[in-house]
Amino acid sequence: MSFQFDRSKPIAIGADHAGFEYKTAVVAHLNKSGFQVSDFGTYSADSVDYPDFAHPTATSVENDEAACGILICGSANGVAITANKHKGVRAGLCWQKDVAELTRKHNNANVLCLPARFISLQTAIDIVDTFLNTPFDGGRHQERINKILR
Ligand SMILES: O=C(CO)[C@H](O)[C@H](O)[C@H](O)COP(=O)(O)O
Repeated sequence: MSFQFDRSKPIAIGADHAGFEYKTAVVAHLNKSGFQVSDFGTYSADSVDYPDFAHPTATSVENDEAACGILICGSANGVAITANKHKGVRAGLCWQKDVAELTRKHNNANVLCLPARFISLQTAIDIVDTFLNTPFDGGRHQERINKILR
């Protein structure tokens, strides 16, 4: 499978302190894979508030400035709740590759949320690769997505 997003735009990424270590590793992985990355922070392990990093990351996806987004916090719930407040953002919380595949195939998710305190770093990297390279199935799934946008 190949990259499913606009390669001319960066991948936006953000995390709170609980996701900082994994964000650092994911950014390195993306750079090594040849992707542009917009890193919205946080930039240390000092305690911070996840909305302060989830909002700008989701905004860049909402405004079509980023190809897609990746958000990382302890459970991924906080960043997912925040990102899904943004129009046109479909943020999927993924803890294994199969879930990442399905949120792309069925939900056409454009933001991936990773629970750093519940998965290994290698699992997180594998989920990122699956998310970026899985196409949306369309069809009946598009009809359902259309119903989200009341
Ligand atoms: O929002 C969250 C909970 O769903 C994230 O997991 C945060 O990373 C977590 O709340 C941070 O907790 P901490 O005790 O302040 O490190």
